[in-house]
Amino acid sequence: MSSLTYDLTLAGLSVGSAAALTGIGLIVTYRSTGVLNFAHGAIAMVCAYALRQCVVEWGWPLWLGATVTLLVLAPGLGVVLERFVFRPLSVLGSDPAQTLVASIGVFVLLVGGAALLWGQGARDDAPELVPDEPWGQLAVVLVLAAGVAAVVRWTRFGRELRAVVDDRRLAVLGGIDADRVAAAGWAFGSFTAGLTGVLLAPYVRLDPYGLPLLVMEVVAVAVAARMRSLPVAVVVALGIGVAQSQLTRLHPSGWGEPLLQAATTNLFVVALLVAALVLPGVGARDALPRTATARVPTPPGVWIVAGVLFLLPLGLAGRDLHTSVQVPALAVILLSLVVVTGRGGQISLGQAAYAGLGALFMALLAAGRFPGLPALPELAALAVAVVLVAPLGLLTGWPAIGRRGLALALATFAIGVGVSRFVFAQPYATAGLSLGRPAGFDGDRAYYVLELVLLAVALLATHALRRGRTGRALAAMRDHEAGAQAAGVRVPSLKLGAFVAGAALAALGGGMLGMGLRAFDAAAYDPVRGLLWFAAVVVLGADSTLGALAAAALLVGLDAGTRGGVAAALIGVLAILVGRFPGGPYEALRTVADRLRPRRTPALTPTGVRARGLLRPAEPREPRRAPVPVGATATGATAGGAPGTGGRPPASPVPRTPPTPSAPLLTARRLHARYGGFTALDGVDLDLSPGRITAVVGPNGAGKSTLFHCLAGTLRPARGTVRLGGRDITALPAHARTRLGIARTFQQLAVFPSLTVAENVRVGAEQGRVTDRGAVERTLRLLGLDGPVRALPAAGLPTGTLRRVELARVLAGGPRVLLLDEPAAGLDTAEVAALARVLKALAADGTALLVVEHDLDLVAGLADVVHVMNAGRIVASGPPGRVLDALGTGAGR
Ligand SMILES: Nc1ncnc2c1ncn2[C@@H]1O[C@H](COP(=O)(O)OP(=O)(O)OP(=O)(O)O)[C@@H](O)[C@H]1O
Repeated sequence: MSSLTYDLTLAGLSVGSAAALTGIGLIVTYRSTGVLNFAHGAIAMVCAYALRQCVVEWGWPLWLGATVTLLVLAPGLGVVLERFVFRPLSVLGSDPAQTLVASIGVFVLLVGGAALLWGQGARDDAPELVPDEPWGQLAVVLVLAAGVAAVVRWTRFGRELRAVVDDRRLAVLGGIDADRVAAAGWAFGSFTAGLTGVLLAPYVRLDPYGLPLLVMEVVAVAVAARMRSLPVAVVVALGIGVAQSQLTRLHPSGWGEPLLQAATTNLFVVALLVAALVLPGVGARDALPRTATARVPTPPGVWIVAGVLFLLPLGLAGRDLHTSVQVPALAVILLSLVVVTGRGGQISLGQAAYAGLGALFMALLAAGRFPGLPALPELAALAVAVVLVAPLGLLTGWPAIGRRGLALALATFAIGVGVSRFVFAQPYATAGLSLGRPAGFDGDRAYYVLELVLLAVALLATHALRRGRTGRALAAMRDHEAGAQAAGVRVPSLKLGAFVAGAALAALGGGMLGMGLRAFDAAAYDPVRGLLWFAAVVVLGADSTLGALAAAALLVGLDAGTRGGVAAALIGVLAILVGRFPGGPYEALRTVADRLRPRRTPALTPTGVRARGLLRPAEPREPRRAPVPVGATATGATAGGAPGTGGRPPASPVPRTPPTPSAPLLTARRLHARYGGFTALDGVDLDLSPGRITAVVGPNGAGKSTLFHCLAGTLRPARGTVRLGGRDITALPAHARTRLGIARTFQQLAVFPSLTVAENVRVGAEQGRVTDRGAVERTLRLLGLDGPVRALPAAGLPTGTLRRVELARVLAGGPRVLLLDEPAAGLDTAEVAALARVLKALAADGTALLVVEHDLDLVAGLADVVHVMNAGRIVASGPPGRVLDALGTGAGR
């Protein structure tokens, strides 16, 4: 082996060991607590600073500083985080994504705290703990990995850890102290973070922003190991480390040279992109915490105050005015997060990349350096930059189609880091770039006025996206993605649209920020800022435009008026607390204010209901009546009146002539479905005819839900066909089937909690085939939802009411086929009887109904034909009396 190869291998092993340490720490924390610790790099940075403080500033011996840092501070930090941040969240049973926001909050807090304590400048005098050769580090990594593996495999603690990882609740019921397991996981994870920090600090820039990011870039190692296998993490880390080191020998030439060089020196970032975008996502089922996105109506007076506050800087001068110029620009960037995250419910940690690309493209366009375009005046350059960056929103929009929660967070973070490393940090893209302001707006005051105009445009655009049909569809997607799809919302295109609009807004804000600074400054669009901006918007009310304006003013104002880092620290604390206050900061304030006030009966307004956190007063205040007035108001078949006459609402919002009952409308032939190697459906045939109610019954695990999913389009059968009126729809996704007239309800209620009852129903009407404006009103009347309850947010309404809301939403789309998955679940006897009346009336009106139901009495009284399923097959069919009697249930009689 040549000595160069050997030396490079050693250097690579050194880097790889540090990456392996990070991987081990991330995996252990994730396995023991279910949290992907975004703060891992920040803990590493704090420990590196702490060791430097002990040894360099206070003159302690290295061994003492290292002992205190690694054996006291680092694990202590982990235990404190577990006890005071993550344990309360798990006790509250919060959404896993809430822990993601909290861990980003810890990241931001530690970065801000470090900037406050030690300043923002880089240090190059971090003490060296192990000599600059890899063997020591490698030995540490291998011993740690082997030790962890041995503990997990052979000790009682290891067994407990595995039990907690498999099923925390079951483990607790079995007498395992899950908190102790989690605390140990956090302590060990933080120890490895600290070790990584002190090992890396002497060889890289030690600063509050750089080191945490560097450590988090290697998260790919843990993802590649599926957050599970320590040996895989170690091998991948060492492999990438050595490969990156060896690649430095390459000296490519030609046009691709700078990019290739960037790739070879940033192989961990390349791995991060591959791991986050190509490998199957980790934690892909988590969604954004809904509590953080609840909508709170803004009193108009608040907008006037905000307007006045935004005009105030016009009275400032000098440095203060110059600083204020950043506020409207940042506000526009944060508005992009309101659209993507607040309204659309999509986590985006990469908005800083779009903001930076906006500024960069604008600078290139204005300088005439953009390929194929002449030099443009600044405002035109800004407009073109926005248009060019908007489609790049697909970079994060595309992964969002198949990813949620943690997986989406990682994908968008990876793209933010990738753009930062491969574009912003590369001299070929940014060298010698300056940014001017438009003619006539050179002075800070004039420029601020221009920014206010652009901010107003951005606010109008955001407002338009959050209102009306698009806004309702976005909120529906955020609240319940499967429900939105079932209501006919084109979820994939809506996600792409949200990310494209978000990228355009971020680019506009980024360009404004660049003009304000009169330069393209890559540090202003650092991925760490992306995390800070995300946390700021989430804690100040993700779905609130006013929250975005406040966040921008807070971030700029605090950093300008105090030592850098205060704003980040404050946002970090708020992000950590956000999960404890369901409903967000305004709810928290209202709750506190409410506790201080003497108790009174709340007014029946959405605000009153929400302010008290009492989301159940609707039921007593609704007039006591049969929930569904359908028995008296159905179609001619049940009530003798023609639809829509005599003041009686029609049973279905779309009047139509019932087709011949005999011709099946929806047919399934030889359906086979598998989960892995398990056959859940084994050649099922089914016909649903107009005007008939078909029921499917059977024991648990018989395959009823699987059949239902194949018909609704949420599961693609392995074999067989589904046809609607002769058209093969087997390959059509759920929303497309809805638009053809197949509607479904869910076993677990699918309503959109942040929308009002009427808005829920409107979503169903406007996404489907129906354009009939009266459909919403008729359906609300039909299901007894046209009283005061129509204006209440769905969140917290009683189950019986919500079942009616869901059914109303489905009916408002005018379905021809209605698939109901356990529609009686959670209803009392009176509500079940009322539901039966509605369903019979719908059938009488010509709808084809399928009911999957455990309540055999309901089936007996409702169905025209019953199919019994067992082990993936239909084993008996016929009229309910005969089939249910044959089953010996007695329900048929
Ligand atoms: N996502 C999945 N992955 C693996 N197996 C699954 C999955 N979903 C269902 N199964 C299995 O397929 C079989 C059929 O399940 P299915 O939910 O369709 O039954 P079911 O009749 O609806 O039962 P239940 O009445 O309990 O809902 C069961 O053995 C179930 O364990």
